Amino acid sequence: MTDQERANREVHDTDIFAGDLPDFLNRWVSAQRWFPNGRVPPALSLVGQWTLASPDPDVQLRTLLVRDESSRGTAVYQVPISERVAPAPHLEPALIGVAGEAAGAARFVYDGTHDTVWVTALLRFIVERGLVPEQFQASSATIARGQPIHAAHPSSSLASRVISCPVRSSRVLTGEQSNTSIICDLGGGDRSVPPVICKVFRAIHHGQNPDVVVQSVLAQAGSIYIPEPLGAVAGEWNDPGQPDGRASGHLVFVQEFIPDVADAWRTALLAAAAGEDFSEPARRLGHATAGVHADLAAAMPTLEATPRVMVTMVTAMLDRFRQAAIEVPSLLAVRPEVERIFARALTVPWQRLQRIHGDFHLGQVLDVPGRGWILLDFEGEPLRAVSERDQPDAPLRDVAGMLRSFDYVSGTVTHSHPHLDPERVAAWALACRRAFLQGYALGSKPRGSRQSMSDGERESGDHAGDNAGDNALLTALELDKAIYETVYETRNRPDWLPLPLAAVRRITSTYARSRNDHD
Ligand SMILES: Nc1ncnc2c1ncn2[C@@H]1O[C@H](COP(=O)(O)OP(=O)(O)O)[C@@H](O)[C@H]1O
Ligand SMILES: O=P(O)(O)O[C@H]1O[C@H](CO)[C@@H](O[C@H]2O[C@H](CO)[C@@H](O)[C@H](O)[C@H]2O)[C@H](O)[C@H]1O
Repeated sequence: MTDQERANREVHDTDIFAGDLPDFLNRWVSAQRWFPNGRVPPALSLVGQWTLASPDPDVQLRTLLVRDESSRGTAVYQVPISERVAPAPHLEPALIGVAGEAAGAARFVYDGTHDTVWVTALLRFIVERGLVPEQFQASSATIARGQPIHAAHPSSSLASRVISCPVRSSRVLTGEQSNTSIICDLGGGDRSVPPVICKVFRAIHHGQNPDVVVQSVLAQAGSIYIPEPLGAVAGEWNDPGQPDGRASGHLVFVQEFIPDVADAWRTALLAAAAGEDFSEPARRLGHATAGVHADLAAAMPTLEATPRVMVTMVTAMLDRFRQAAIEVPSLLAVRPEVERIFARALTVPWQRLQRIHGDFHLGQVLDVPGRGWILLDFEGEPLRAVSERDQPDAPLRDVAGMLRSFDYVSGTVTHSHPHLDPERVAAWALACRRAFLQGYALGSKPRGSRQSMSDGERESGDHAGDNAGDNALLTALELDKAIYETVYETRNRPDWLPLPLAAVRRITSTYARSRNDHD
């Protein structure tokens, strides 16, 4: 019998989750940041579960898949559990509840993401291609598969190097909302094995996770612009909402964790406040963005931007604007200009559509000393339907996202440092914008004629970025992103709403002025 088979059998024999789920689980879930219906106590039902082989006979490891029957939503949530026969004082803050006390066989149930034993077993499951087959009861017809991701050179890939490495320590990152991320230090201080970050998806969905798919493709293309992926867990579970009653999707993603580097949102804020020029990193970032786009266009399906495709995309932008105006009524004041700017995008040629980052901003990129820019989190915009996120899109959407982010830096710094001259801060952002566009244009040249940044930096003038800067599609995409941001801020950070609203007004009034000049 394999370790995995033994784990499955033991969990089945002593299943404290076999009947109704215990109340303490409902209470605990309702208090978690990733659970949306915070105030209403959920009525969780078990959809399924997958087990991990535990190295310790007194610890059982499983992950519950639960659905909240009290809400109309159909979301399924993952709850990794570490179940112990004795209390573990070091896990006290992660205690979910105690079961079976009355029967004299107490089980201490902990949040598995906080237990290094669960994390160790998870990594092993992935690198050893673990498989949890359908088992123990019909209602838990859940399948989980460990899938190592191999980069261009499988023998040196992270999954191969991690295979014999112990987990020295693990800790859960705080501050996130939708996933739980665990950082693990591996090996005996061996520097060839970096720490890894395990992203446990809390709300799981039918369909492949864009972050896993895109980063796997980039790793296989040998991209230097992403953390090295280690692997994923893919699953299948019962879902009455699907035509065949089954859903499948990613449950966990693990990749190299790059320690001690602040994301570019923080470094850019500091630079802008100090009046330090940021155009050199911005130019390199544009170049890196173009490199990622080139790899994605070569490795994943692309779509010609026919008039029909263009109209569909512009119609979607108009729909988003109309929806946004319901939540942010002040947008209605600029409706005619918004409609014209979107319509004007149809008058220029577009590049082929392709896979892109999808939610590109300074908080998603790290400038790593000695390595350069690294892009994170290819999951796409959180407010966008998951089914839309894996469709080919305009690569300029990522460019627009980053340009909006430079503007956010300027707006934030102006607001938080009232003594600074707003025009100087705006000039800082404009320099970033120009440099980013130059780097992007330089990196987008066809292979062969594409220059390295050092060549490019010496040679490139403003012209490289100006084409993109004038592009009617880029303006439309910046406006589309600013409109998205008005909704995002209204829902999440209402104090920030003036920032994207000001951008919407600026983009529309600049357009209106330029029309008047031409008339
Ligand atoms: N591979 C990585 N290396 C270094 N930092 C990372 C890595 N992946 C994510 N981060 C950082 O960890 C934090 C959490 O990331 P993530 O799990 O993607 O959650 P979220 O979707 O909430 O941003 C972010 O601040 C991000 O910058
Ligand atoms: O949570 P995600 O990182 O996936 O992205 C969402 O949240 C972002 C805010 O953290 C939001 O980005 C907006 O604010 C940023 C500054 O905090 C700014 O750099 C971006 O330009 C601005 O869009 C992002 O839009 C949203 O999807």
